[in-house]
Amino acid sequence: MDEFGLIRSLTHGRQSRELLSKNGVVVGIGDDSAVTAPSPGQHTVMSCDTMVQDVHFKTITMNSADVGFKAMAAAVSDIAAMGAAPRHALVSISIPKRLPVTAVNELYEGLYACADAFGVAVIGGDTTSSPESLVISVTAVGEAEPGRALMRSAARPGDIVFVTGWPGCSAAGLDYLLGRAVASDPDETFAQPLETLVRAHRRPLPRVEAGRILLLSGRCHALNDVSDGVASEAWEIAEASACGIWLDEASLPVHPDMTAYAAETRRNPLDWLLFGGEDYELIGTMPRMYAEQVGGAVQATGLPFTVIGEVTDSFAGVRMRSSDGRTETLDKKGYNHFA
Ligand SMILES: Nc1ncnc2c1ncn2[C@@H]1O[C@H](COP(=O)(O)OP(=O)(O)O)[C@@H](O)[C@H]1O
Ligand SMILES: Cc1ncc(C[n+]2csc(CCOP(=O)(O)OP(=O)(O)O)c2C)c(N)n1
Ligand SMILES: [Mg+2]
Ligand SMILES: [Mg+2]
Ligand SMILES: [Mg+2]
Repeated sequence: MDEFGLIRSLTHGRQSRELLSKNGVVVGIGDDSAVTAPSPGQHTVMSCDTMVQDVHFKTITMNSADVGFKAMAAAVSDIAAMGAAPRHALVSISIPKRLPVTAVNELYEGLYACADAFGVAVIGGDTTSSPESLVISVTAVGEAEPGRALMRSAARPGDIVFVTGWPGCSAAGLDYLLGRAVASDPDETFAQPLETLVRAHRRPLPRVEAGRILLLSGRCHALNDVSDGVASEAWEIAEASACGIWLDEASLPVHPDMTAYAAETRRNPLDWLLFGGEDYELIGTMPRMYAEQVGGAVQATGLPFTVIGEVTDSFAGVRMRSSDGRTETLDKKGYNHFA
């Protein structure tokens, strides 16, 4: 098959006409560019994210369908992290010649499963061969109300810091998958606590609904998604906002399944939470007086919302304090591509 046949077999008829027309798709896959109609009065929000074999996944950590799902989820997450609504995606993929077509097909099944779940129309992309590694890059396009996108630079002293979900589970899942070093199998099932952790690593869910609640509440100040660990993302907010962040160790949400796996492997679960990454949860700030109401609206969707610290003007950077009064400056370290 040539790439034209491949593209058609991967994309043709995968999404409903309703989804495409709801997202204002005028020209979709098949021409030189896609054409979309903007929603009246909305601003456009754009981001792209790449996954590279042996950097973001290995055959022992992810199935093909997981790679497609997670590539879409990571791109959509950056739209969610602005409080915006995702609408369109463009997918660039470079495929090793030795990769079976069935694996590429599974990857697209995962990719479209995520796109459909978040109402994202896949409107184009690019396909090439690659000598060795699989590379997939997804450009996500969304919309937000003018002037209301939630930026890293908007934290204010006195704000509380919150996080959604259970960060750290993805890194704990990765730790388990790398440690056992066997090829992944889509039919394999995991017993708890591993099921929670492996799922968090392979199938992260972008927090689109929470992002919209936070933007539309009009109360949220800064927002960021957790791709590189809670400490690293808190540092990004602190630096962009020119302020300091206190994290309260005792309030960090440690999932009981992560606690169980950490106990089994004699590890500190906070290392995964603070420095792990790829959770795609949201971390942000807002005035304390609104946290209960807005946090309650997020929790009503079934997603945990936890106050984990506060913003201060008394230092720069990120520090953690424990209930016994100890304090420490947290390293900025997340995943460093050039370490
Ligand atoms: N190669 C590049 N060229 C231009 N802009 C880039 C490039 N790589 C990253 N950026 C921009 O740098 C900023 C930070 O990127 P990144 O750390 O990847 O953010 P995130 O963790 O949210 O994905 C973003 O605004 C992103 O668009
Ligand atoms: C095989 C393997 N090794 C290590 C990791 C961990 N890892 C790779 S990239 C990354 C950080 C997130 O990726 P990045 O490209 O930095 O995303 P961005 O910050 O742009 O959202 C992490 C934690 C992994 N997922 N798989
Ligand atoms: Mg990025
Ligand atoms: Mg981000
Ligand atoms: Mg990064």
